[in-house]
Amino acid sequence: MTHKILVLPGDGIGPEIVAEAVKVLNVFTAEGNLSVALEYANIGGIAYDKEGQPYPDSTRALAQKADAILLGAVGGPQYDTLDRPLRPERGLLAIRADLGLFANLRPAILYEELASASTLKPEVVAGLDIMIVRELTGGIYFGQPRGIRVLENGERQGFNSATYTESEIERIARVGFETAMKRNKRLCSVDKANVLEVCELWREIVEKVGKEYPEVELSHMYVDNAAMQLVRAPKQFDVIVTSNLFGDVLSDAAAMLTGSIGMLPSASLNSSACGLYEPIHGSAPDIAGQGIANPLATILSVAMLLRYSLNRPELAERVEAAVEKVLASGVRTGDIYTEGCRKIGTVAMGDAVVAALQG
Ligand SMILES: NC(=O)C1=CN([C@@H]2O[C@H](COP(=O)(O)OP(=O)(O)OC[C@H]3O[C@@H](n4cnc5c(N)ncnc54)[C@H](O)[C@@H]3O)[C@@H](O)[C@H]2O)C=CC1
Ligand SMILES: CC(C)CC(=O)C(=O)O
Ligand SMILES: [Mg+2]
Repeated sequence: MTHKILVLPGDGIGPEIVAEAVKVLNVFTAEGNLSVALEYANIGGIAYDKEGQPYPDSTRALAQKADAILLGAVGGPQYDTLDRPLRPERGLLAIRADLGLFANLRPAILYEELASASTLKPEVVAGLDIMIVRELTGGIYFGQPRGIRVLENGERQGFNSATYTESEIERIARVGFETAMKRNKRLCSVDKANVLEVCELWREIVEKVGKEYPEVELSHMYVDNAAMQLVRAPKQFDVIVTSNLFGDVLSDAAAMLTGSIGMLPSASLNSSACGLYEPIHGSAPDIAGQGIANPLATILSVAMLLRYSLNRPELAERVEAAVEKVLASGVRTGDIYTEGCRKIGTVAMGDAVVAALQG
């Protein structure tokens, strides 16, 4: 069976890191182990430049037919002055909403070889393996009304709405509990229920769903404390389930526990097999075009694609083992570099993973 994979390189370092991730898929097809048809399309700023929209109809048509989507990143300072609906980030929100990708899995796993690159002491992060389950199509990123309005006194006011319906909370809570069931049966729901009504409802519904999973030890934590606990004693967490905004912020923080934001992959899923796979980081305009971005988060996103959309866990494990082998060999991109290692660029890192897969 040939799988249709839509590749959306996007902006900034997006094309550089996606090119390395595609090499990994090419290894499996060359071996005769996988049959994929890759199609390329635009999203984000490049899509605005070429087609006038950050999520053009042409991309949408391909996305709706794809078996899986591999995305780089979107955005860049040159687009910050565009009308809001035309901004690259809106293209990313649009494809997530369009495909109903409400469940975003963000694993924060420390590769042993990177213990000294973590912001925490090696003994505090040894064996770190957290799964952040982030709600992706609701909350304050999507709530209406939103905008900037002029008040009676002439002052402008920015406003957004943090909204979740019971069913939106219920379905992401279920993903959280199901994920916990497959792991260590511990789920921490992160909210701000001491202040926000939307979180009060969140907590109530998570509790209700929890009754169906008596084996899972459920805890609740306010997001400010969760941020502190993550950088104090991260191994207390197994699975975290949280809202769109809180998950976005906490996962960037968790990334640094593993050495770099350039290490964290993600899978955005709905209830069908088609998912979207992307690194958790952005388009990194500060290093774009220099050939120094870390492609490992995107390569590890390919592993998630193989596992969740193509149902090829054995190939996913090979990718993860290849990354481990490359790190054990001592090569590093700049973001994960520590003394005694050899610094290499984006392409060399991709080539090293390919060589490890073939070796
Ligand atoms: N999923 C996406 O497409 C996302 C897009 N963005 C957009 O990206 C643009 C830049 O946003 P920032 O806040 O600067 O976040 P960012 O994640 O792009 O960069 C933050 C810092 O991490 C570094 N970094 C990120 N990825 C790296 C990698 N693979 N290797 C080495 N270093 C890496 C960057 O150089 C920068 O110093 C903005 O336009 C933003 O809206 C931001 C986050 C997610
Ligand atoms: C740019 C945002 C739309 C997304 C983001 O920061 C993320 O999903 O991590
Ligand atoms: Mg983010």
